[in-house]
Amino acid sequence: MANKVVGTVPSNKASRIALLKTHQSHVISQPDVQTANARPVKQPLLHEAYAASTKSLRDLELIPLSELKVEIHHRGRGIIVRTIAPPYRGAGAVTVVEDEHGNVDKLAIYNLSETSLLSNPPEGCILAVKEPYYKLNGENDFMICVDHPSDVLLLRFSDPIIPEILRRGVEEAMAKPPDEWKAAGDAAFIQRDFPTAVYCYSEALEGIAEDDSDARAGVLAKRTGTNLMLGHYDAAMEDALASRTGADSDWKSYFTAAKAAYGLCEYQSCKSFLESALEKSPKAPNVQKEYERCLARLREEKEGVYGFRSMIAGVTRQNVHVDAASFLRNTKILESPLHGRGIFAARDIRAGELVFCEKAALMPNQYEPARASAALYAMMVRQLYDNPSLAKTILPLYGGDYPRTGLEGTIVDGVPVVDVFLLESIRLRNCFSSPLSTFENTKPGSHDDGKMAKGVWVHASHMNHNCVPNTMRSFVGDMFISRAVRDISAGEEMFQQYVPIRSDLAARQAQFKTNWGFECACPLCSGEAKSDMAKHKRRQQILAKVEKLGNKHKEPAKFVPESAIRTVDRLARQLEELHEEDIYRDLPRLTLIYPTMWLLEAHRGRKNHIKVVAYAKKVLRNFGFMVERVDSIEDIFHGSASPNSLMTIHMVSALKNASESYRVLGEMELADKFDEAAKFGYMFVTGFENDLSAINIP
Ligand SMILES: C[S@@+](CC[C@H](N)C(=O)[O-])C[C@H]1O[C@@H](n2cnc3c(N)ncnc32)[C@H](O)[C@@H]1O
Repeated sequence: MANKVVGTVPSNKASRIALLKTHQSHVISQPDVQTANARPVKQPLLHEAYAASTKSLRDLELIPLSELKVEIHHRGRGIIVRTIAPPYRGAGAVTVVEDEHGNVDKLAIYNLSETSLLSNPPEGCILAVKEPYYKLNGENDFMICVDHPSDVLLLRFSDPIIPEILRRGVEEAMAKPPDEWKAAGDAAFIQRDFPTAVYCYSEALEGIAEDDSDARAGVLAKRTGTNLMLGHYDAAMEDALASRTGADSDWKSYFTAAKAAYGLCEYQSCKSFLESALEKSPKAPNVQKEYERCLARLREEKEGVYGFRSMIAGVTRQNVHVDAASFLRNTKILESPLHGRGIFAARDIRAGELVFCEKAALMPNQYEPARASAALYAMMVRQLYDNPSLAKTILPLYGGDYPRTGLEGTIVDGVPVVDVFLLESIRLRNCFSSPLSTFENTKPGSHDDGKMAKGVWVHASHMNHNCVPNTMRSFVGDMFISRAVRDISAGEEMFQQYVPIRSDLAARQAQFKTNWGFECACPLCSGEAKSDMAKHKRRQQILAKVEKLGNKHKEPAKFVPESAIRTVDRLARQLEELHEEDIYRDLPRLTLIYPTMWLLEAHRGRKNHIKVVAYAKKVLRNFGFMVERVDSIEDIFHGSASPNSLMTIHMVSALKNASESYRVLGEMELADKFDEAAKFGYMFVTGFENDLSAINIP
């Protein structure tokens, strides 16, 4: 059945009465209150991708609903319809529409921002759908499906493109004088229906003469304030500046423009707006305070000095957003020999130094694993629709091979072209998962539930992957902290690990290929590629044996039979022999990390401190830190002692174990050195200096 109707005009569409009846039953049964956070999101499936319309409605051929063909994207065509029912809302807003010929159909609008009237289109409004997609929804069930928010337009009733017959009846009702529209806007504002308030103020402005600047300024001031509430910062800034009259009262316009600039993280503009506000009214309430707040952001941008500890105290899963600016000056984005663009050091950076610290461009407060991706996608779509200026930051991000028209983000028919499939492609390749605080997350026992949110950090997204990277990331709320784990010279490309790497080379490469479409040729991957295939296989088999035993004795520091220790020790030695010296001399030996960590713990449980030190050094070596080759322990982080090392919390723990055992053995100097190295490493992991009490070893 389904295939038969594809490409045809269906002959068995539901009648107007049947369509309205079914629709009404959905309207009645929908839950009363739906918050933006709880609403389901229709996340796009990339294999169903189609491009957003980039044409103006005026350039499309208008067709009646009766010409819509099933599963066809009607390129070059458009429809103009009136909603004849209130919507019901799930992942989108579904309504019933009629055209000028009396044809009726179901219309589903997805991905519209909650702050737009179109996310909840009232009965009686007139909409245009550009290049509509007519979807087969089930047997004899069809609907016009709008995935790209810019494909649907809310038309002003006075728009001459609207067919006379659709306008009839509503036009008179809408023909209100500006004062009435303004009053209607105020009423909607009081009811916190901000999208309707903006609509009403816009209608009022349409009716006020261009030269009546005072009246215009009054309505613009109201609309700018409302747009600010909605997070429509671009529109708020434009209105605020347009509402200036030259009088001292302009301080308010400048103040609003400054708040909008702050919302967009444009702190230089914010500063100059606040200075203009202060010039007009030096004692204006709150302006000085905001000015100081803005100066603090500019200092962060310049100096990169942050109070990470107080940031942690201020973030919660309900509000991850830190009031801080990004520090990016140590880095440059340049062409990378590996792929596209990469991040390069703008100056010499010592191990441990802040490479950059970036505030998320987009990050919802959503730590539920099942919802985190969808929430980020929805936020990307909403923000790009609400604040078109974001397009210049987000859209240049790498989006894989998703075909672009080049017109995404441009303004057509008054709204930015938002292609949801492109945004999903960008999200997939650029988003990071982040705990609320990496520091809190490294504390044993406080791994809470390990839930991660997802966000987009534009600068960080330019960094390419390396399995043995020279930087490490950590998070506090929506702040991304990148630290150098080795000394980096000016001009050097910087890398991060996209995901914690797998010990199995083939599985690791498959993951990069599937998720990011590249083959990793880092020193570890290209080195390991030279190792015998049979040895790779054998190493994985032995590791599996150790893991099986380890699973039986999950806490080796507690009692473990001597026989288990002997078995793991024997298997670890076999593993060592399976690493070719010429290949692995300067490389981590990933399959040996778990066995040596397990043995370290087992000997710690037995208070065998000599063995603890020996295994701690083996753990370090297996992470790629060649401690035996350096005079001082700090040297493992500086110079070129360990160019292919991996820093992790387990490394920190091994260093700390070594320190404590050296102390028991009376080797105080070594104990202090290892302790210092552990603290230093802990800073890379958590993002800022912390004492080691948080990872206290019992
Ligand atoms: C988040 S982007 C990184 C920045 C990207 N190079 C750009 O031009 O925007 C991720 C993409 O970069 C590429 N990439 C990252 N690391 C790479 C590597 N080590 N080798 C080759 N390509 C890499 C992959 O195509 C991946 O999907």
